[in-house]
Amino acid sequence: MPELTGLPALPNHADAAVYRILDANLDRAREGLRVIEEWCRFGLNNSAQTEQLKHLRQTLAQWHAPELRLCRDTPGDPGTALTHSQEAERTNVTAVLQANFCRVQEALRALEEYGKLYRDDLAAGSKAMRYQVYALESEILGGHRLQRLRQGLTYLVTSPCDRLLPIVEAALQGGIALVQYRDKDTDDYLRLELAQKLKDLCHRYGALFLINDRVDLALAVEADGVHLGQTDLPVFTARQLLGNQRIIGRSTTSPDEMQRAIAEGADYIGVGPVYTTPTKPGKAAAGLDYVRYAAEHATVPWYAIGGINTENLSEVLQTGAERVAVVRALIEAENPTLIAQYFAAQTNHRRAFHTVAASTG
Ligand SMILES: Cc1ncc(COP(=O)(O)OP(=O)(O)O)c(N)n1
Ligand SMILES: Cc1nc(C(=O)O)sc1CCOP(=O)(O)O
Ligand SMILES: [Mg+2]
Repeated sequence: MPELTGLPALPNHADAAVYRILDANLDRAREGLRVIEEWCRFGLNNSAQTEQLKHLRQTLAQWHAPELRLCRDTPGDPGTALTHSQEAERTNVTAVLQANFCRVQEALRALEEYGKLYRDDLAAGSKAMRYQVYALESEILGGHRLQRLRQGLTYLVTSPCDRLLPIVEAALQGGIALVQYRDKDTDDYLRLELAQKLKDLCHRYGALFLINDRVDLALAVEADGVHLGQTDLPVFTARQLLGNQRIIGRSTTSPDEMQRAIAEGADYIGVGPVYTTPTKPGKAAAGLDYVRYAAEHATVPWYAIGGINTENLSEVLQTGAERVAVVRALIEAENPTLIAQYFAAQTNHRRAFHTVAASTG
């Protein structure tokens, strides 16, 4: 590589390729940062994050030396014609943010590796910046996760079936806000593969993705959180492993369990079984009385679960539930999109009713 003092001599072919890589990735990283910055500024009104992102962009601009721009050959770059089908599929802010964090991190990694052939400070700086971007990602999307949990009213818990991915996608198209991957019997390598696919699918639709029982699997696929029952890991242990940015849900069947789960720091609770259900054989129903208790006492988001379907939904909502979780009602539905739309419409309607009731005292 030429000495970078004053105007450089024209680089040879290999060096020119490295310059082009650096030029393209400096642009890519800055563009991605700008997209995220706009959300911090106008969406979150967060001046500290906005400033931090602006500073990162300005640092990248300082590294973007004229000799790198001089090597640019946009018409001769075969990459400019390629677009990924998922680029056209962003359906909400979370998907936009996720895609742009990913883009910035990839660009910084390329700058770090190819920067070693150019300037040590660019390589080391890109590495340090990548870690800052990871931290920002979990701050912004982590906070965002809890916000989305508060907004989410409908929850699909999966059970093993042949067409799981298309069924989940159909439910997501109908507006399901959270999906939990629950499979007690499959081998771990298959679980891992399916969990990864389900996570990608959920994130394409802006839905939260959680894993039943397994903190290790949740970490492995970078799920949004985990759901733990009374005999699974304690919330405290899961929190140590998952940190504050991921969601931890806890099943509860009685007021005592509810109060303990809240005290332990669960982000949401399952309230059930409302009705006996073949999905959880042998577990006695906690009934509508417990739903009523939750409506009066729960201080975290809570999902009524167990035997809920389109026929008894209104009874559950009238008893005070705003959020519901179901397995069979969606997994076994002839048309999961229609059923999901029905659940979404009814729960939204109920929330609007509660909001008006609260504001009029
Ligand atoms: C939303 C939600 N609520 C309750 C449960 C049940 O969890 P658990 O008691 O651990 O039983 P299993 O699902 O592990 O059989 C849940 N999964 N999701
Ligand atoms: C997984 C699960 N947990 C429950 C609890 O009350 O803790 S009830 C349940 C199964 C819910 O399935 P379906 O919607 O098919 O009745
Ligand atoms: Mg469990």
